[in-house]
Amino acid sequence: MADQDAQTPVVVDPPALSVLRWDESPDGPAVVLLDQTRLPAEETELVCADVPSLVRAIRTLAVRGAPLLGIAGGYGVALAAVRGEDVAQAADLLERARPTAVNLGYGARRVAREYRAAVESGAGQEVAAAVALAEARALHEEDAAASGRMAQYGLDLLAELLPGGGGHRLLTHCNTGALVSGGAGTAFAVALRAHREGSLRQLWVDETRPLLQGARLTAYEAGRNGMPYSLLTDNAAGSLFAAGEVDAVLIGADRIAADGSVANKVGSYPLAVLAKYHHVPFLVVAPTTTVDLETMDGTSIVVEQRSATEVTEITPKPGVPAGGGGGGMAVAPPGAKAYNPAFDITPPELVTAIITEEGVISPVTGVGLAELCARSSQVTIS
Ligand SMILES: CSC[C@H]1O[C@H](OP(=O)(O)O)[C@H](O)[C@@H]1O
Repeated sequence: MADQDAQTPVVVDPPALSVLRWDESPDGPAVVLLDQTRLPAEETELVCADVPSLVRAIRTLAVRGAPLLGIAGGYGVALAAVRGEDVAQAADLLERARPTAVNLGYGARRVAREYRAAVESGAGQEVAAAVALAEARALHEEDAAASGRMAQYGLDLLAELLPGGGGHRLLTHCNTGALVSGGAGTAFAVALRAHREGSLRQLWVDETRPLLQGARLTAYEAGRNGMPYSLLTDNAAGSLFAAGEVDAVLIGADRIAADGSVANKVGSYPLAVLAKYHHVPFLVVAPTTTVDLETMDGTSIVVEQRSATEVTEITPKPGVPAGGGGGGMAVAPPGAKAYNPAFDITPPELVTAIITEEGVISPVTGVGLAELCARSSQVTIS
């Protein structure tokens, strides 16, 4: 039942996306973002010249995705430092903007720590601010390198798990490409590497209700890269497994607890159950900055609850997010209540392997995670 309309896999090299950059304009420093709420219809930039505007961009998912949130958190603290503002307060505001992705707090706290160390060592404000900015850039570059290493580890694991020829049929959920990363992404980067190496037969893209990161963003990235993809409603995934059309599931993560529990976009847990039932590998791809060894298990992970209007409305046009500041188009009766967790938790026993930039662990055990993180060059922040 492979998609009859599957695009012929043609490897292209699209222009790199400028997802997030530091900008020093005559008007002053700013974090400049590709506004993801307007994709795929419009590629527009959002200039965040202060921390409150960056916090709003994070809350509205103009910038999103765990690794990129970490990078944004780091640059946000550097922005406060360069503006001579309270760096500790900026780190706290940024970390609290979205609670589940551990990377956001990690990036903010890491840059704040370097700034504080510089001040405590006697550096003046300007030098300390430069140190903060340098640390934010280092975090950005480390994430780009991590993305490339995860892609290769993932490609090698797919070859091991799926030895037959003919290419892999991979299912992804949400968006885990360049739009969440300093590089090509996490789970999507594995699928993209497979495509470039000629081993991607089909990419199944879950639309990912309610904010449609799959339909709007992953389809956009897959199309840009000439990948053979088909979009599906989240509800259709089960029938794909039943038809034997899925060789492996590739997802990202927002927080991985010490026991290997994985917080990821809502809808990940049902895919893990389907994968288990149909004996399909369920692979999590995430940098070690997403592993939180201080959170013991999935029950301790805070799952972000978002507004009901994201479920009861749909966005009528780019830039008017469903559930945003009004303007969405109602699909439910006025006043309808809605359950809208942004993430769910997959227990370790449903995870085939976790692929990080430091290697792969399977079966997923706390010891394996701690060992991987010990190898990581990522500094740990208490
Ligand atoms: C690999 S990080 C991408 C991760 O972030 C997404 O969440 P959101 O779009 O709400 O930031 C989703 O959980 C993805 O797996």
